[in-house]
Amino acid sequence: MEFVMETKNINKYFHKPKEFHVLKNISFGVKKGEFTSIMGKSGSGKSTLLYILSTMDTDYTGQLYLNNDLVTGKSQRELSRIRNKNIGFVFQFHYLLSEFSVLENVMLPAKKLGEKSPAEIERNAQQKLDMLHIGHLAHQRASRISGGEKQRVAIARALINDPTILMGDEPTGNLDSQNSENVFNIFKKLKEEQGLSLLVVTHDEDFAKRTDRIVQLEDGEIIAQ
Ligand SMILES: Nc1ncnc2c1ncn2[C@@H]1O[C@H](COP(=O)(O)OP(=O)(O)OP(=O)(O)O)[C@@H](O)[C@H]1O
Repeated sequence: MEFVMETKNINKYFHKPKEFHVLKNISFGVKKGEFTSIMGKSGSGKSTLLYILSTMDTDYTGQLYLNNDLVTGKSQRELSRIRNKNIGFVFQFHYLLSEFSVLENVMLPAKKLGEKSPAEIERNAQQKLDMLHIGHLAHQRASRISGGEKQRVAIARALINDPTILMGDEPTGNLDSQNSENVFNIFKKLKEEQGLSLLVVTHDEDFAKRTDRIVQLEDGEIIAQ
């Protein structure tokens, strides 16, 4: 089976304030074009897991594969490149640079990757914004747009390098129900029309129920998927 992301027996411990086994034998995969949600009570290990899956945290045992490539053990420099190229990330908070324009914010990860010309990056960024129906905001300062619009800009930014997987940590956590619905519909459309794989940590049961699959975490263990 083709997995865009797969883990084998991931275990993680925190050593302070005391020894704590936070993730226990986590093995699962996300297939191409699959929309998966991760649910679990506060403290069950969701953010810790997502941090590992997004290659930011390397302090664990077990294996992480992205596009069938073993990622575990690679250098920080390699990881930074793999992350930038393959993973789009949407957080609860948008983390836009408020003094920059919407378009500049979206362009940033592509500039960092440095594979395309500035003109091409700008075209792609405008296209992502158009796709999310916020193309008219391209030259607005990021501080001047609404919360729902900011989250859509953050999604455009996450998509700029055409990642194989989009990961979200409570991407609708700060939004009202209408904007949450918009974000869900955007994710669904990306899956259906572009075959994008999505992995989203959420507390929102209505959101999770409408995804393809729910991975349930309890005390650092997958109890159902
Ligand atoms: N840096 C750390 N050092 C020690 N313990 C930690 C650290 N980070 C998290 N923990 C503990 O690990 C457990 C899992 O935390 P994590 O943030 O992954 O949970 P979560 O499921 O994402 O919770 P929430 O839904 O509240 O965000 C919690 O008991 C937390 O207190």
